[in-house]
Amino acid sequence: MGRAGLRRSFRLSRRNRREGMCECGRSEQDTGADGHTYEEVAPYSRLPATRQRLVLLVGPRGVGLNELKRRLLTSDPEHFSVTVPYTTRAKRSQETDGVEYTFVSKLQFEADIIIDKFIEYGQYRGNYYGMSLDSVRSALQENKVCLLDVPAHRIKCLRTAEFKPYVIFVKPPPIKRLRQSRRNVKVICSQDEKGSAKHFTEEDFQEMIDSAQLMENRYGHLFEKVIVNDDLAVAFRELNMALKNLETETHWVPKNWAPS
Ligand SMILES: Nc1ncnc2c1ncn2[C@@H]1O[C@H](COP(=O)(O)OP(=O)(O)OP(=O)(O)O)[C@@H](O)[C@H]1O
Repeated sequence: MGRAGLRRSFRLSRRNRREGMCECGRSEQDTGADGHTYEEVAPYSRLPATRQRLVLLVGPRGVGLNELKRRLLTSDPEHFSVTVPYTTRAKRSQETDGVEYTFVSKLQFEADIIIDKFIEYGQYRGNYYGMSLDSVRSALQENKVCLLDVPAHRIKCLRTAEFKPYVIFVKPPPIKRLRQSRRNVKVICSQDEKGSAKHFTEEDFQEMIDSAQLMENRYGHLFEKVIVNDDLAVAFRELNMALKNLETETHWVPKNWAPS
């Protein structure tokens, strides 16, 4: 890899613009004669003294993002880190402020929403939960590899020279394999007030597959690695390998991310 190049990007750029989906950041692309949009790229190898790239994990609900993140953290807690989310729910006695969550008041959280502090936020059982850009910065300052799962539409907000995100899409296998691999799995039912566990249903599997397809159609041009989470051990090995390569090999990144 020795020269700058153009990577085809924004396959759906015209549609994206029509739908007003490019919410943040400066557009770095040029439209080519074929109507596709191209992005100028350059080779990038991280120097030992510089920060790790942010690792974004993207995928449909229930595909296994948290499970893979948890396995990475357990396998090497000195090397990987996760961001600390904010919440307005009351702190439990065994929790420490700034460790599991940063606890803030509802008033503070709502003020922070107004100043656009959160990459994403939502409400659950009357409490707010959200992830801030500052939490990502703090995690990266530890000089660990920060693992963050975000909704696909938020990738663009984080595609900056500061974070240099490496985007991994975790995809479900075909439905036949989902039925087999998840047959003994129970998940917490978010609609259930008691938070009871239930098995995946056929609808859950279909929704996972449809949602993955939509994500690929819309944001596939931003994914640098796709991992099919069929056999968990295999998916984990593949993820680990991709992250090792990320640190040792040269990768193409948007030209303005690479030092000239
Ligand atoms: N390849 C796999 N084989 C079997 N079970 C799996 C596999 N991947 C994940 N699981 C299990 O599926 C369940 C859902 O996984 P997980 O909670 O990681 O999903 P998620 O993508 O983080 O979705 P959500 O945000 O809804 O929690 C967990 O019980 C997890 O252990």
